[in-house]
Amino acid sequence: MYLKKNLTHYLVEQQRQHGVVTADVRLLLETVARACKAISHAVSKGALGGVLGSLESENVQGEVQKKLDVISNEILLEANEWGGNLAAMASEEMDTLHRIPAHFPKGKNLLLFDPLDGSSNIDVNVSIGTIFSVLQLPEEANTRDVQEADFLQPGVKQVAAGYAVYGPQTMLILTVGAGVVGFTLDKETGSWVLTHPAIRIPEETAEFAINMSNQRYWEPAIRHYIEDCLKGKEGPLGKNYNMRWIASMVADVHRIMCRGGIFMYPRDQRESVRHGKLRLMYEANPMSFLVEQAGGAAIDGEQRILEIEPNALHQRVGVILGSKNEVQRVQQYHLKHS
Ligand SMILES: O=P(O)(O)OC[C@H]1O[C@](O)(COP(=O)(O)O)[C@@H](O)[C@@H]1O
Ligand SMILES: [Mg+2]
Ligand SMILES: [Mg+2]
Repeated sequence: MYLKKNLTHYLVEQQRQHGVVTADVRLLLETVARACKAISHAVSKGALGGVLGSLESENVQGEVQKKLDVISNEILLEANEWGGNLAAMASEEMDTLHRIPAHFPKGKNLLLFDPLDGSSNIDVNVSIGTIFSVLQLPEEANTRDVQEADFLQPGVKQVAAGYAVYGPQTMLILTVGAGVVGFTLDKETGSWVLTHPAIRIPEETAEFAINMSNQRYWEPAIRHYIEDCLKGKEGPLGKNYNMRWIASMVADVHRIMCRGGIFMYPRDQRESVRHGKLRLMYEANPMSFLVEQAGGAAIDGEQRILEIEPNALHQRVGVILGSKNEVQRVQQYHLKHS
């Protein structure tokens, strides 16, 4: 075989042989992947391309926008506007939904994204990424303008989700509800080559990821769990834990996809993090779909994230995800403390 199996082969196979992807979702995912390629290119230019640093502006959540947050958002909008497979888009970087302009054909899908995840790592050349989620437009919205409420569907309704990680290699990790696969960008040919045909997260782990500097704000369950982890082999959990915190969710989750682990950004006592820091629609739902499809688990503390009924586009949520048995263990700590 002269041509390596790539994203197009994989998606066509999923459409024709397994019937899990519709033609329009297939084309949409190809377009998102093309946009991620352009973002990867911009990211890799760094200071040479003048893309580092912050802007004067703030996003809807009051966070200062980095140049690359805005560039990535614009690349995704531009790539997806004219494809004909979308009714509207929503992004962490935009106040409200972005309808497909009237002069472009309108499709039946909704695309949500965190265009650039790990913004604090952009200027220090540490891995960052793009996270995306695909939903279907509810039937009743076919005859009227798309509204924000059309996006407010629980994560179980996602038809596809994925992320691109811009690290030592650029990779695209994808689920269409039939397991998780990974592609590596071959920068010479521009092809997303299928390099990880069946990603599985080990059920057991002894590696946790949490921002320890927030310890004093945590809820008792998380405090208690981490205390027990730190007691090591002699403690109640009977093993020595390792810790990692990259501060790019994409990179932390990618490590878990590769070798297992547990990632936590719990709700805490700070006013801004009372309901969690990460965003349900752009971060938690797509990552939870991927993690579950790879055999892991994802909860907000007590509840499965994918079953949360959203009430706002920019809603935040506590996130605990990764190796199944460890996530269940943390859930037990929550139940004990509730
Ligand atoms: O700086 P903190 O509080 O540790 O937060 C890190 C977390 O915030 C995020 O950077 C939020 O994402 P954005 O960069 O898209 O806002 C996550 O990727 C990461 O897990
Ligand atoms: Mg993010
Ligand atoms: Mg972001």
